[in-house]
Amino acid sequence: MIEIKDLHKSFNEEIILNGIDAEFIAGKTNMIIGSSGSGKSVFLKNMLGLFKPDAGEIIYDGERLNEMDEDRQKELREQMGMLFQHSALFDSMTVEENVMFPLRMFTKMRRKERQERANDILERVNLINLNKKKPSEISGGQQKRVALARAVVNRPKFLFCDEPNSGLDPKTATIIDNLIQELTHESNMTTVIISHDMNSVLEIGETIIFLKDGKIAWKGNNKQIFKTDNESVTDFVYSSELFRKVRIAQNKGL
Ligand SMILES: Nc1ncnc2c1ncn2[C@@H]1O[C@H](COP(=O)(O)OP(=O)(O)OP(=O)(O)O)[C@@H](O)[C@H]1O
Repeated sequence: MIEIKDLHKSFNEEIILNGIDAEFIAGKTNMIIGSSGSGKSVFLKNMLGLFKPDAGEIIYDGERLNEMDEDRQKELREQMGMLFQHSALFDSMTVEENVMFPLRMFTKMRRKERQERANDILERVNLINLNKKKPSEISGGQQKRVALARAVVNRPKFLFCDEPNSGLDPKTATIIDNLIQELTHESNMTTVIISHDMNSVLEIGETIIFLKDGKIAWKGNNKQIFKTDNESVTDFVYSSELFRKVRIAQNKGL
C-alpha cells in the first residue's frame, strides 16, 4: 500500500500539486486520471523519489520515503516495476535477454535461473514463442507485453504504469490492461496507473483519483465514475465521442 498525505509541489511559483491525500491499495489497479497538464506525471515522479516534495508524506507500507536512508531507498527501488509510454526495450537484445536484464542488475541469480524466470513470465504474457526475437521483429503490442514482463519479472511489490496503452489499438490495449490487472491480483502488487484512456478506466479502474487544479477533484471507482455529477469528471469522461453517445442514449432511456 502507498499512502500520500498532504503532498505539495511547485515549480517557480507555479503550484502543481496543492495538498494531495490518496491511498493506493495492494492487489488493486489504482488509476490517476486528469487532463493534460494536471500534474499526473509530477505526482508519479514524487512517488518514485525523482522529485522531492515541497511538503507532505509518501508512505510505502507504513515507511516514510523521506525518512529512508540511501540503502533502504535502493532496496525499495528494487521492489518497484515500471512500465512507461514507450516500451524502451534494448534493441540489441533478444526478448528473453530484455526480460532477464533486471534480474542481472538486481539479483545474484545464475544465468540458468534468470532464463527460467524470464521464460516463466514470457509464458504468462503469451510470448514464449518469441523469446529469441529482437524487439524490431515483433509488433507494438507484443513489445508492450515484453516491457510488462520485464517490469514484473523481479516480482515487484509496486508497479507503476505511465500511459501503458499509448499507441495501441483498442483490442491490444484491452489485452495489456487485462494482463496488468491479472498480474496485480495474482501477486498482490500495489499498481498505480496514469491514464487518459476511458476504455482503460472502465476496464480496470478499481480505484480512481481525478486530478484538477493541483487537488483531487473526485475519488471513486469505475462503477461510480459514470454516475457522478461532478462536472469536471463528466467533462473528462464525455470528451470521448463514444462515451458521449453512451450518455445521450442513457438519457433517452435506450
Ligand atoms: N521539471 C519541471 N520543471 C518545471 N515545470 C514542470 C516540470 N515538470 C512538469 N512541470 C509542469 O507541471 C505541470 C504538470 O505536468 P505533468 O507532466 O505532471 O502533467 P500531466 O498531467 O502528466 O500531463 P500529460 O497528460 O499531458 O502527460 C505542467 O505545467 C508542467 O509544465
